[in-house]
Amino acid sequence: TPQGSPRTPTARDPSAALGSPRRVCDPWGSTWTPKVRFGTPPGQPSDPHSREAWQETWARAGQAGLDGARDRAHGDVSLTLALCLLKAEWQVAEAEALVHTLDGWSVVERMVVPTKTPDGKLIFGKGTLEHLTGGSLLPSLPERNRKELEGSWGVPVFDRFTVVLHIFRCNARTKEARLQVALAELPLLSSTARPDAQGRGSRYIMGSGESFVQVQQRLLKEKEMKIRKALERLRQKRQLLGRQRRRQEFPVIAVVGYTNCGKTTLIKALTGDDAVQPRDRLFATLDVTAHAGWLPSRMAVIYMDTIGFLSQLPHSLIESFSATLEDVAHSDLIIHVRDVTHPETELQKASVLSSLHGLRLPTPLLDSMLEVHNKTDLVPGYSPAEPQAVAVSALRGLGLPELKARLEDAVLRATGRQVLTLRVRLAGAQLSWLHQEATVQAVDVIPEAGVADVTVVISKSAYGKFRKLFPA
Ligand SMILES: Nc1nc2c(ncn2[C@@H]2O[C@H](COP(=O)(O)OP(=O)(O)OP(=O)(O)O)[C@@H](O)[C@H]2O)c(=O)[nH]1
Ligand SMILES: [Mg+2]
Repeated sequence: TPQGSPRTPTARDPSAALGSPRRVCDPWGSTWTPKVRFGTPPGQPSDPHSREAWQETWARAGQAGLDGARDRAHGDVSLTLALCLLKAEWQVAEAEALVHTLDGWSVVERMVVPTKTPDGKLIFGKGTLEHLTGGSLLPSLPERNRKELEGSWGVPVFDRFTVVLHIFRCNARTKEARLQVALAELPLLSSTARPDAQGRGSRYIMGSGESFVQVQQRLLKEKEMKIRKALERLRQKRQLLGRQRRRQEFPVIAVVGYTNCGKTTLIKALTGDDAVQPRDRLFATLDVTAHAGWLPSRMAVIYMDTIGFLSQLPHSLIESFSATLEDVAHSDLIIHVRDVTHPETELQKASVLSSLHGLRLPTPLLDSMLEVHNKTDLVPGYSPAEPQAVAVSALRGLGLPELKARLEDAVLRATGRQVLTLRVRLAGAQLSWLHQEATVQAVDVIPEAGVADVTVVISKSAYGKFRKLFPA
C-alpha cells in the first residue's frame, strides 16, 4: 500500500519501474516505502501443501528406503519427490526473504489465493481479484497479466522473477555480472514490445517499412547480440586465466550451495582472506571469484566462490549465469555447503543437486563432491545424518582442521597427486627443482652423506619429469 504519492511506472519497460541498476535499490526513491503482500498456506495438516504434510511425506520416503538415494541425490525418484514438495510454505518463506533483501521493502501481509492456469487469459477469479489490493508479489506472471493487474490495481506488481532480477541488479558488481543481468532481462523487455489489444504499435513508420514494434524488436535483438559478444570476450579472458592457473597446477576447489548458506564465510575462514565480504543477504555473491588457501601439507589450492542457488529460478536467468558456473565444471573438487539451521535444508540440498546435475558436470566431479554442514554453532551437539559430511561453523572457525584434512585427501585423489619422500643429492639441482615444481613439506638433511630426504606433494606428471631429469 503506497504511502505518499506513488510514481506508478508507465511500464513500457518493467525494469525501469524497478529503478536504475547500480545506484539505489529503492525503485521509487525514498518518498514511498513499498509494501508487499503474498501468499501463505492455510497451514492445516490436511492441506497437501502444508509443511506438516510434506515433512510427513519426506519421512515416509525415508522409511521406504529412499534415504540412500536421497543422500546421493542421483536417485531421481527422491529428487522428483523433493522438488514436488517445493510447495507454498517454502516458497512463501523464501519470497519473504527475497523481499527483506531489498532496502526499504517490507511485508505487510501474506495470503494464499487459488489461481487459474497462468496460460489462460485469467489468473484470478473475479472475487479473488477484488480481494487482492495493494502491491503483490506473485510467483510468476506472464507480462500481459502483470500489466492487466497493474492497470486494475493502480500499483506496480512484481513476480518472483522481477524481484530476483532486481536483487541481482543491485548486487552485480563486475562487468560480467552486469552483462549477465542485462541479458536475463531481455525477454522481459521483448515481451512488452508487442502490439496491444487495439493493435497500437503495429502501424508502419512512414518510409521505413517497419512498424514501431518491429523497430523495437530489432533494437532488442541488436542489444542481445552486443551483450552476448561482450560476454564471450570476457569468457575467453576467463578461460585464458583458467588455463594459466592449470599450467601452474594449482588444484581448484569450487564452493557451491544454496544462497546464504555461508559459502563466502567459509572461504574467508579457510583462506584468511580479509578482502572476502560475507553478507546476510540473498545473492550477495554474483561473480565467481578465486581465493588462494593452503592445505595442511602446505599445498596451495584455489577456492572458487560461486553464485548461490535458488529453487525454480527462471530459465533465462539460469542461462545467462550458467557461463559463470563453467568454472565449477573445470574445478578439481566441489564442496557443497549447507545451512543446517535452515528449516528447509533438505529441500535446498535437493534443489542444489538438481541444478548441479543440470550443469552436466563430469561424473567423477559429482561423485567426489564433499558435503559440508555449516552454521553448526547454532545447533548444540549437532551431528550430521550423512556419515560422509563434515560439520563446521565457518563463522566461529569450528571443524576447520578436519575439513582441511578431508579436502587434502580428496584433492590428492582427484588430481592424481601423491605424497612422496625422495632422496636427493644436496649438491645437484634436485632440491631447487622440487621447490619449484612440487610442494615441499619437509627436508631431512643427512650431512654426512651429502643427501636429504625430501617429502613432497607432487603430481604424476611432475614426478615423471623429475625421474626423467634426475634418473635414480
Ligand atoms: N551463525 C553462523 N552464521 C553463519 C555461519 N556461516 C555464515 N553465517 C552467516 O550467514 C550469512 C550468509 O553468509 P555468506 O557467507 O554471505 O553466505 P553465501 O552462501 O556466500 O551467500 P550468497 O553469496 O548470498 O549466496 C552471513 O550473515 C554470515 O555471517 C556460521 O557458521 N554460523
Ligand atoms: Mg557469497
